[in-house]
Amino acid sequence: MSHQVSPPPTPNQLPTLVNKEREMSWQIASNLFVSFKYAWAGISYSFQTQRNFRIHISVGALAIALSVFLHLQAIEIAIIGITSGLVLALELLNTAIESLVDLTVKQTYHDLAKIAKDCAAGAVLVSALVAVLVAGILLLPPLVILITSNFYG
Ligand SMILES: Nc1ncnc2c1ncn2[C@@H]1O[C@H](COP(=O)(O)OP(=O)(O)OP(=O)(O)O)[C@@H](O)[C@H]1O
Repeated sequence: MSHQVSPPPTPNQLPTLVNKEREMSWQIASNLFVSFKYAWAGISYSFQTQRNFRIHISVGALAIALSVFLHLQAIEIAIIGITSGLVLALELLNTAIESLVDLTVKQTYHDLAKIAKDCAAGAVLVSALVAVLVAGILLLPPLVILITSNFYG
């Protein structure tokens, strides 16, 4: 998804903008609650704009719910939680990289922009495949036992 970007500041505006942002970043850093608020804004932005992020949240929640339902060991539930969380964290980084690339090259094609976006998307894909593999290894055996025991009485 391409992101809307505001026009770049002119050279005359730059010193004012930099000073203003430094001032703001100082205020932000002084308050932990405000930091959380901005982190939440990033998560909320990804949730609203990235379909894959919403899919990963749903699949991750389903996997954790299933692992609790199937009475997996705490360590197994933790492993599923870690792999699912990693996918979400990488999806957030993917969104950040996409935004930075769009900010840098605007609407123009660039080979390096393509590499950056493709690699970021690749990182998400690798983590998602690992998460599915791990969930499959941990969830399938008890799920098969539950289904067959119900089927054969
Ligand atoms: N400025 C650009 N220059 C070159 N290739 C680009 C550029 N912008 C996007 N692409 C190519 O188009 C693909 C999709 O880019 P886009 O910004 O639409 O990501 P996306 O489809 O939203 O990704 P995701 O599904 O992970 O959110 C990139 O992976 C890249 O190959």
